Amino acid sequence: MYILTADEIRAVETDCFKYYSTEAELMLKAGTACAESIIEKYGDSLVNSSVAVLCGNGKNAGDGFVIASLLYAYGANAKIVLCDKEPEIAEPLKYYNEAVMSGVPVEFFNNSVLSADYIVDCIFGIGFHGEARSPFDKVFETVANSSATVISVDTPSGTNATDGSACKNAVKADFTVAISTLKFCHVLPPSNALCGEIKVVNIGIPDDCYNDDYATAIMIDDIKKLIPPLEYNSNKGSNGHLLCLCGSYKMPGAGVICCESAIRSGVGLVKLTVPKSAYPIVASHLVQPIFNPVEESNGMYSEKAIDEISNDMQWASAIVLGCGMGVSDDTRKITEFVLKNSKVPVILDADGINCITLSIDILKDVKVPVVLTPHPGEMSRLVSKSVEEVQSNRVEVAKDFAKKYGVLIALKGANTVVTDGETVFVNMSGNPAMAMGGTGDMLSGIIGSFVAQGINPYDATKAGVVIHGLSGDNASKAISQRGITVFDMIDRLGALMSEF
Ligand SMILES: NC(=O)C1=CN([C@@H]2O[C@H](COP(=O)(O)OP(=O)(O)OC[C@H]3O[C@@H](n4cnc5c(N)ncnc54)[C@H](O)[C@@H]3O)[C@@H](O)[C@H]2O)[C@@H](O)CC1
Ligand SMILES: [K+]
Repeated sequence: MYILTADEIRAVETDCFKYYSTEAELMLKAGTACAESIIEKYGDSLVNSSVAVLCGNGKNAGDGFVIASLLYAYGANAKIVLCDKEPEIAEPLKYYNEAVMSGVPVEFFNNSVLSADYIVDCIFGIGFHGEARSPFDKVFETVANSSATVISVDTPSGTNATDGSACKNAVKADFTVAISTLKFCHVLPPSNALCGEIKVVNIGIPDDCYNDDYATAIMIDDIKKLIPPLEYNSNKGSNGHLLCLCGSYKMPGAGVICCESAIRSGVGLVKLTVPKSAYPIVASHLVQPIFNPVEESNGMYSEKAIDEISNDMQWASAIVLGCGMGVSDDTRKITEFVLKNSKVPVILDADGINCITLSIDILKDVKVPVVLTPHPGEMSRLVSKSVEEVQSNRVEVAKDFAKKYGVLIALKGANTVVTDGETVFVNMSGNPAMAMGGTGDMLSGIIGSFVAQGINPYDATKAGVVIHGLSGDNASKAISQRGITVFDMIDRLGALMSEF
């Protein structure tokens, strides 16, 4: 599924109008597809309920007039609420007139929308930018105070389809019906939090109106083809050797979580090379990996462990470095040693990332694929920008960094962005329950496991983020969003792998 900017979807529609369809035909299809989705979701509860279809001055309102007619015909007490004025553009005007002719009531915006059961938000679509000008500021404030179920058509009004920004009191939807494709407001903060459940409806724009260089949303079906079935004659050697350089005296759990996630996602053998004082703790929680307790300093890897680590590196088919490792002069030296000397792909997470923020150019000399999995705070340190700047430019920041340093990036957070600097993928699984300590260690373990099994690092990263999010979704459904632990997610991970 593509993710487009406002200009990109406009170019697609322009091509469609040139060769295949009139604007009025496409608007009718869009409005009809949205009405059908609303009826499919809310069904009989719409009948005799009050539905206020709020319409602005653009073409999003055109969809709204079609929707109002269809919901009215379905038996809802649907009315058109004009937020500013009667339509002036030809296509919306056509469907407005048709709605009026079929008896759909029309009123100008007033506080009666506060008592509506449903608000259908056709105030703005992809044409919105900046802060809401009068009278729309007042409209947004009123919608924000209503207790109606809010359905946004194409985009939640007040969000910017291209950069995901949102104006004051932008509409917060329960359900968003996106027309033709996703737009960036559906996947970038803060507007992604305003969409509620998202459904994309196909309105029949032919494939040849699209290019193939758009950002792409990744879901379970997209990654099924990336994970090959196990070989009938496989053995523990042929399913990969993952070396985890994770954990410390103060953060032993990171090693436990990373290794267990790797095992649950299919790797043949895991070795956890860990500072000595963390060994009793990790070994009491994990029995399946091989352990190598090594020299430490202040509970973290000591520089003296480099020879042992070097030996372990010869054994590995992939390395995860950094979860719960701690930052010290010694762990910095170890991180640089691993990056410079590894002959297999390295997944660099957490303190592994923090260890290179002062010597970041080292990435340019690394000969093997490197996957960095920063959260926005780690990314902000890597690029010397504030977290806010990172979050308001997630795609560009991740893409530019990946391109500059020749690495793969999974920029975590809701809708994790995965990029190699050329192409961009955005994850659609996961939920806010996953915003807790330990989930990052789990992600690194899954990606490391897939890479060790021979999946190319880019595909392994895409598959890892999707499956990680699904583990969070399944655990939250079974328990609760607030109540899950990362081990509830790991428990579901094993079962989830039956999908592949
Ligand atoms: N091109 C087409 O024929 C189709 C368009 N479709 C719909 O049309 C939408 C896009 O239509 P438009 O391009 O007309 O855009 P919008 O319907 O989003 O609205 C554009 C209007 O909003 C005003 N506006 C923008 N920012 C504002 C602000 N901050 N304060 C106050 N007013 C502001 C503009 O001046 C303009 O009048 C899509 O999202 C989709 O819903 C669909 O019906 C499919 C077909
Ligand atoms: K809208």
